Amino acid sequence: MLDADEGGDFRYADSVILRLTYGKSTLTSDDNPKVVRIHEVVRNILAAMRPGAYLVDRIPLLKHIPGYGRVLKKYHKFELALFRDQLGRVMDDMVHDICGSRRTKRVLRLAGRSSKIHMNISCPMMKWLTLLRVYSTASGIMILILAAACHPEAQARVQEEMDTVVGKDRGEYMRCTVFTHVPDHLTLHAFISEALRWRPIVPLGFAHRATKDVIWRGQCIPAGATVFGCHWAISRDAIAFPDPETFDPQRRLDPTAQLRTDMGFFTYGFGRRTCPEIHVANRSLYINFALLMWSFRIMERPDAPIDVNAFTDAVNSRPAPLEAEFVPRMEEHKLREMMEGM
Ligand code: HEM
Repeated sequence: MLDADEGGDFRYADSVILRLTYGKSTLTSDDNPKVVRIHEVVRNILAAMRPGAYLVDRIPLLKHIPGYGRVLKKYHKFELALFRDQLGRVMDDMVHDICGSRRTKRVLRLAGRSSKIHMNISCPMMKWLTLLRVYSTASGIMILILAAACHPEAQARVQEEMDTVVGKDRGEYMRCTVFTHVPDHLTLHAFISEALRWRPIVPLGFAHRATKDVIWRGQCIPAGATVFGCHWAISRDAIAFPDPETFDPQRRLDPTAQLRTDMGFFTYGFGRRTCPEIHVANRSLYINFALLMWSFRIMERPDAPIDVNAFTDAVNSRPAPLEAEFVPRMEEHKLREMMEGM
């Protein structure tokens, strides 16, 4: 059973992002109080960010009514406490000269006044610490598993390529190949790009605000208006992606089997506010899926059909819990040995 709320894919994403952001990660179990707090923060943010979740989204005047938004303020207080804890830890590491997250230390040093940042978490430089992003990566991994289970022919093509490029007995080779041999894994890339188009991780996109009046095709978008670049609508553009409901990784390849460069990739947004961690996130998805494809055949279970339309209703959407069979592609003991050596 794969359930992003309960399962290890979140633990993996937690661990990668928190290590990058705060240095060491103590997150090993769902019983860990910190994990529970993080999951609660993410649940709150996801609920609050859903467009139209609060009447104030439509009637901004409401924000001036005393007491309105009490729940949101409670959420915010809770998340600030968590961020402060984590940043405090990085600062302690800095004081004691312990190796930790170089990025967070750099941000704190650049700011040159750590204690103020500590108090002023809304500082734009700290935005990238947001934990919601942990879950984008976990959602991406779930979408790739769903796509593989429901499209066995496409999965078989990826594995055929894996076997040609990597071979089944070369676990140690996998570690370096996934990052360095991109041109050799075109089918894999095509699969990932198509899966993220077919089921976008952030279907509505994130909210932007017009800073001045913008005239767009004769329409005025007034200053202050909230604008969404809807990823779902883009993904269903039949001119850019003919027969858009069909999952077809081959559309990503040109007649010479090279990756097409003329196809939009909108998963990480666009323009000035495009995801600053696109490289981390993309590599995370890529290395995870490559290892999964190399190790297992992922199969839909006949007694547990997967509903490809069952997704959570959140700004950052992910498949509903699903059951799939992970059949090792080599003898299990050999697979374990190779994985342990990685
Ligand atoms: C598969 C994983 C991810 C996806 C699909 C994703 C997607 C996005 C999207 C769609 C945006 C909004 C772009 C726009 O407004 O047009 C965004 C912004 C952002 N992302 Fe990611 N992201 C992912 C992973 C991450 C990770 C791992 C981090 C941090 C460690 C991160 C940090 C951020 C930040 C800080 C912004 C805000 C940028 C700004 O407003 O200037 N993202 N991301």
